[in-house]
Parts: sequence; C-alpha cells; structure tokens
Amino acid sequence: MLTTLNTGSPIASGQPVTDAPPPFIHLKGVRKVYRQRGQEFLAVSDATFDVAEGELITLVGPSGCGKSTLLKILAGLHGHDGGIVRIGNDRQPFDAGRDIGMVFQQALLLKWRRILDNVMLPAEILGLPVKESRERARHLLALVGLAGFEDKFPYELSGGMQQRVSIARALVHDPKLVLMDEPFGALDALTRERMNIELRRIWQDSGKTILFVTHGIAEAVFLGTQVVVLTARPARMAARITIDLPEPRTLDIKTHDAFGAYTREIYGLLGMH
Ligand SMILES: Nc1ncnc2c1ncn2[C@@H]1O[C@H](COP(=O)(O)OP(=O)(O)OP(=O)(O)O)[C@@H](O)[C@H]1O
Repeated sequence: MLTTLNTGSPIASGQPVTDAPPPFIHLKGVRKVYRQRGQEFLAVSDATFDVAEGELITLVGPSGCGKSTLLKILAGLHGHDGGIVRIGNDRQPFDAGRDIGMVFQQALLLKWRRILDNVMLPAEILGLPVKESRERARHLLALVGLAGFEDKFPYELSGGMQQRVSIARALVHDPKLVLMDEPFGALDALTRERMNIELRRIWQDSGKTILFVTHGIAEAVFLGTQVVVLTARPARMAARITIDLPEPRTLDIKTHDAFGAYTREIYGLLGMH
C-alpha cells in the first residue's frame, strides 16, 4: 500500500510515459527551520511528494509535526530552508497572489457582513468584476448547501454552516489550489462527519486541487486520494499512501476491511499500536 518510486507505474510495467502530465505540486526534500532567540528548531525535514491536478491530498500527523508549516510554505506565507517547492506547470500556470483559496480551523467570517458579502471578500480584494462574482458567490453558496442564507449574518448560522461559508469564500475567485488547515477541528463529531461527505462532493463538483491538514486518521483516509503521513520529533515525512476505496465514499466505507487496513497502517507509522 505504501507508495514506492515507480511501483505499478507505467515505467515499472514497461509502458511509455510520454503522456504522463507533470505534477501540479512538486515538493522535494523540503526543509524548514524556525529560528528563535539564537535557537534553531527543525519543523519539517525532507518532505517529498507530488500532487496531480484535481487531487484531494490529506496531511495527517500529531500536533507539532509541521503540517501547518508545510501549508504555509505552499501558501507562500513562509519561506523554506532547503529543497524544491514548485506549484503549477506549463499547462496550469500558477499565480500565488490569486490562485490560492484558504480555509482555517475557525470560519473567520466578518460579523458585520451578510453571508453573500462574506463570500465575496476575496473577489473584492482581487478587484474581480462585481456582477459575475456575486453570481458565482450565490452559486457556491448553493453548492455548499446554503441557498437561501445569502442575506443572513454569521451569528444566525451554526458552526458547521459558517464553515461551509468559509469554503464558498475560498472558492469564489476560482483558485487552482485550496489549502485547508484543520477546517473541521472545531466542529462536533456528527457535524464533522457530515462535512466530510460534503467536502468530497464539493471537491468532485468543483474539480479543485485540495490539500487538507488534519489530526484525524479516519478523516484523512476517508477524504484523501492520497494521505501524506508526518511524524513529530523528529519532524519528518513517514509515508505517502494512495487510497483506493469504493466511490462514492459514504460513511459505511468506514466499516470496510480496506478502510481499517489503511487506518491501521497509519497508526503503525505513527507508532500507535
Ligand atoms: N513561527 C514559528 N516560530 C517558531 N517555531 C514555530 C513557528 N511555527 C511553528 N513552530 C514550531 O514548529 C513545529 C511545527 O509547527 P506546525 O504548526 O507546523 O505543526 P502542526 O503539525 O500544524 O501542529 P498542530 O497540529 O498542533 O497545528 C512546532 O513544534 C511549532 O512549535
């Protein structure tokens, strides 16, 4: 199940590879050191993985293993101290200033703005045409199941609904990459499960490339086309696992043997037997 170089790939089976599209994200040997008061702290060591366009990659690992750091490097918010970080390719050029949407653990809505106006925020900041953006914002609110809530204020919505608004906001400027940092971490368990199903649907409908950070091993397996497993102390990338589960993914796949095998494998990689 672990991904090893070329296993099962066209090269391994002797077929030509000329049509293989270049990855949308390419990380090789990425290293990040934080420096504080003369002390150095290795937050990420040797992160190496590729992401194809349209994948939903999950990053899982214990607190402090560098998941958010990797996301911030991809978002261009932090630099890195070694290795290669490349986003985009000839077919899909990437502009970090406009092609990223972000979703955080808290919805971070502006409480004085109506829901539609909250979703519009990135479009306003980027100066996109107002009429088209409002139409797109309405469409996205419908996509996340919030048609009819356009004129409400954030306080009138539950935590799960607010998080759906933040997902719509992350998509309004039609970014090529969506980075999600523990977006469902603050939700109750049942709402979180519902949001997992919703996110799979939104991902399939929107066709976006998504990187999703979580502490939850079951969540990572349920959502991901691939799971990247990171360990802490020392912070390092332990594995990249391709998830092959029946589609569409409904909650009952959590009872499948294959789902159990993936989660057991990740628990093992994290030293939790
Ligand atoms: N700006 C910073 N300066 C110094 N150290 C930092 C900084 N940001 C993060 N760190 C340290 O780097 C390590 C990785 O942090 P990071 O936030 O990336 O981990 P994480 O896996 O996302 O954790 P969590 O799941 O708890 O959010 C941690 O030990 C953290 O204390």
